[in-house]
Amino acid sequence: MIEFLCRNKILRQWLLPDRFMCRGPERRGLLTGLDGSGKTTLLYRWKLGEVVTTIPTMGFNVETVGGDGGLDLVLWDAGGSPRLRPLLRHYICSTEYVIFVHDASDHERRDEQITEFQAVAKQLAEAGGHYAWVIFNKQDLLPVAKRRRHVADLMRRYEKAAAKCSRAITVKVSDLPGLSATKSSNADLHVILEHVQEALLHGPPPNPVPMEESRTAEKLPRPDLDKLKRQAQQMIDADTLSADKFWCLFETGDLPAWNHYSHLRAGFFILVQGASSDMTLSDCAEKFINHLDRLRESDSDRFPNVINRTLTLFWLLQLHQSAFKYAQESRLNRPLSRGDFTSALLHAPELSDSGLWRDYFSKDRLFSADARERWCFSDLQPLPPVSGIPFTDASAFSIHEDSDESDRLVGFALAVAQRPHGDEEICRDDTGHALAALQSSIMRARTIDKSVPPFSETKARFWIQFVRACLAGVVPTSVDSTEHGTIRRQVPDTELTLEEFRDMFDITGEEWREHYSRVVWESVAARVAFVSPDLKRLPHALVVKPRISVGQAPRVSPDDNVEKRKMSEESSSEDDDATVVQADEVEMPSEDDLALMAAVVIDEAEMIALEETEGSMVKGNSHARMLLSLHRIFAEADRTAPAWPEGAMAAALQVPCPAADGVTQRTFWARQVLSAVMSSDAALTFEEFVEANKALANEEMPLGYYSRAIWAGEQASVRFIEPDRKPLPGGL
Ligand SMILES: Nc1nc2c(ncn2[C@@H]2O[C@H](COP(=O)(O)OP(=O)(O)OP(=O)(O)O)[C@@H](O)[C@H]2O)c(=O)[nH]1
Ligand SMILES: [Mg+2]
Repeated sequence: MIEFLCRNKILRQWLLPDRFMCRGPERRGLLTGLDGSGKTTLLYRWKLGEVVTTIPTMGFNVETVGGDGGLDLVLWDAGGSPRLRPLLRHYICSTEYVIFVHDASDHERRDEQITEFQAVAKQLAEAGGHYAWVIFNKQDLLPVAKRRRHVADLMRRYEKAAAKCSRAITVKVSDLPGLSATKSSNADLHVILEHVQEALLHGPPPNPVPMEESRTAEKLPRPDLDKLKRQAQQMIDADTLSADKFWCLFETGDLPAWNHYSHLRAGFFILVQGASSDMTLSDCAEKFINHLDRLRESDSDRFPNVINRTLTLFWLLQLHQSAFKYAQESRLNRPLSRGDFTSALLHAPELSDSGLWRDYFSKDRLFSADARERWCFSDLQPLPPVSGIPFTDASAFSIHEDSDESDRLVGFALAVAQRPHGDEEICRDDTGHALAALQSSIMRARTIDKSVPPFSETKARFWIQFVRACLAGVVPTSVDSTEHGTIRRQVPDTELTLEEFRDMFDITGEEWREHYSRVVWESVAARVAFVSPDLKRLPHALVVKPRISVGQAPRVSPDDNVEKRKMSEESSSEDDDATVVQADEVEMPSEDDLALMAAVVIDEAEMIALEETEGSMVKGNSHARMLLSLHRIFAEADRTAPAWPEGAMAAALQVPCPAADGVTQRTFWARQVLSAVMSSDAALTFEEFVEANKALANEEMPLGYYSRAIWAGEQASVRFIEPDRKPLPGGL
């Protein structure tokens, strides 16, 4: 999983921590505890007074709670999953207090929770925080008779653990009987906040010690900037190789000198090259490392250094950030190229200090076996955030801090909808992963720029659904059945850019207004969990049904598709959920079933014929009656007449259909019967005709051609709509 995170550009951006957390005088605290202990549920009980549906938090939620005349508490709710826990320390540096949520019902992880608490308390003390509360949640899941004893036991264990914590922090183990984020009353839950407020009001003022200051012992004095600038200039002056020559010699391992400067230059070039093929930073690092490995194998005297993944990525990150700053401050409106290396270096002369890593990593950390093997986070101060893509056109990046909200969300949804579905695991849970990545990315963006709107599960899901609905008609899809159900795979080479997509479907970003009122759309409840639309149901994603293989899915013009989208919105499916509506499975009847259906049609046709001769025609319509009428029209028409078959077709279109009746339905059945008539012997009786074309007796036949939503939609009744599943038979 961690690999997935590291390879995920959006998530990785978030994973690389930023400095924001070390700023600001806010009295902020951290809600922490293992995954699933109920932090997010608690946060929103405090914020909204309601139990919300949560998903595991991948980044952070942050809310101001507690108001009501008391202190405003800015609470950060950090995801507690194992892979996210190591990141906490980057964010704890300006935290004044921690509320540690222990899941009292999780007996298996009791000790793990206590150990985690100790680690958090230690970090809090190092960061200059003052208070840690421990609260025992989910007590409603404990047997009532054992509750008190169990909680008392937990309290004892925590008090023992707290005794070992630094004296710099006060640990308060709270005895709140029966505490439950889902069941306790608002007033009971509020007591926790009151305790925190009181302690903060009467306790020492906020005085967070930035992490780097708390570890100064490990730091060495830094060279001054002028000296570094001179150093950078000297390196540049000594360099006589053109960009092409340098690259060529780097590739062959024949560089005259392999020193810090050549490392920087090669790294910069790799970033430039990587950007043109949309590589992530870790991809670039991997490429760099592989190449250095090859060089070392061929000439270990010349390239003696053992590979250190963390160090390589650290330098690429520094280069990337410096280049970004250079591009921004020099107002370059173009992607960076190799030729920009020297200017970027002079702009960020600190890069010429080969010991720059000492500001971020302790020696022990950076040269550990772990850090050589895989990426390790810095232990002295957070690394700079990846805040821009200076080597490439920023608009190509789907999540960009400057883009407006709908751009960001539509771009995100498009990426999700178009994601190649090679990996079954991702297929099964693609929206979950993607939402988590989006949430993290937005949280990161918000720590830098508060004007970025917060993550909203409803908005994200709405746009995914909307984009899928748009794409379903124009993008050919193959569908495979696996033990986990149906997997839709988009046929390759159909990727639309955001711009093309917007143009094709005329997306304004305001489409949500048809479905949601602003109050609901912008509500906090809609942020934390999906909220159904209050105005109009969501568009359905029309999915090619499993039986149709790749290439059979008809390409539909954008206009048609917009039409289909409208229709599917109007369809009357009961499904109100935001999840993609799967193709309605239409099982083709067996031969026996078809024979039975045919027999029923034939029987009924005989009855109709009898009624006609007796003049006792019964009112109403039926499938048999429709087939009989259509057969008569086509069978009795003169096939040699110049008007054939248009004249007969015009008459056939007057025949009403029994269930859904409209232009599409009438055309469909007329064309089916016409096609069958034309491929059968003209002399057949209706009975023989039905026997020879039993499929026509199946009233569900249209669903082999049309999605149910389209077939039953309002638009289909007013004009003919081409099928979205497979083409109609020829014949006209
Ligand atoms: N019965 C019961 N369920 C609870 C309680 N608190 C939370 N839950 C449920 O536990 C699950 C996890 O809750 P979250 O609030 O998402 O947990 P979290 O600590 O934020 O988890 P991460 O974000 O993964 O760290 C959800 O299904 C909640 O509804 C509680 O007091 N009692
Ligand atoms: Mg959570």
